[in-house]
Amino acid sequence: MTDLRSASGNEISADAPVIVAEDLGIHFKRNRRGRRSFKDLFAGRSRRTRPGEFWALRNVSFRVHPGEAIGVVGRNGNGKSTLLKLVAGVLLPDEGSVRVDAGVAPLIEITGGFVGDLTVRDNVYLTAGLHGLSGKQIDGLFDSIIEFAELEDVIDTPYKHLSSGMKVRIAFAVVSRLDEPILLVDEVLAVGDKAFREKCHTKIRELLAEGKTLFLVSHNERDLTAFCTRGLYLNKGKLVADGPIRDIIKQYNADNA
Ligand SMILES: Nc1ncnc2c1ncn2[C@@H]1O[C@H](COP(=O)(O)OP(=O)(O)OP(=O)(O)O)[C@@H](O)[C@H]1O
Repeated sequence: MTDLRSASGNEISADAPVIVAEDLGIHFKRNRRGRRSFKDLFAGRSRRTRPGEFWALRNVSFRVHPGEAIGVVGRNGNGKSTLLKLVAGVLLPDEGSVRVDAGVAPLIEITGGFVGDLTVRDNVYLTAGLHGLSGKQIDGLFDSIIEFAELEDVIDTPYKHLSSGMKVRIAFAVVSRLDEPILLVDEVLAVGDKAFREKCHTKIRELLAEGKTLFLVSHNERDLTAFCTRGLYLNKGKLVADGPIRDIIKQYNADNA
């Protein structure tokens, strides 16, 4: 639990934050093929040179300590997945910074990290290998991963031929066994069937009991209150509230009643 190391290799105390986001900002360009309105011709230079650009997140700052379980809430398109991708290092910020002082196991997109043309078996080895597990370690975990996912019959099937629920099963089974200190889960659990969701919930509880840090994006209040103690509320790319999860959900519901 205290065996955390910063990027420079120094040991950091259990009390030091594992994630520090400072003034984080990222902008995207809507695909408008550069079309400009007549009004834009009279707007400022930056508006004319960057048609369709918008900030998906801006001025977002927070710190996360080891073992915290954080629920990220907000309406569709308000920046939740983007925030997780920045923490995972899949996206880089245009402004500010995010420092992550521990390994991250991301379950942020159903197909994220998995290669469609490779078989289930090869994807297990690829994903676990990219997270630093040796071939021998993966050999030792392989059966339990397949058993958890209940995908014994499709081990040699290309990943792209699985149903979306099956894709989530294998992704969760692998990612939850990576033993990384930080787990990022983005809505994907909603895709699994009821029995599998319950299995995932039990696994997430186990990981939290081991002291892992959790970031959960969900529109499901029950999941948010079951796992998370703290909430981040994103509204139009701004972090409008950061506090106990029940207060955050109350505020979010009041704003969107
Ligand atoms: N790669 C990208 N290029 C352009 N725009 C993007 C990209 N990724 C996300 N966006 C846009 O950024 C905004 C935030 O998207 P994001 O996926 O973070 O929202 P979200 O809060 O997770 O939504 P949801 O609840 O629907 O999953 C949206 O307007 C989305 O269309």
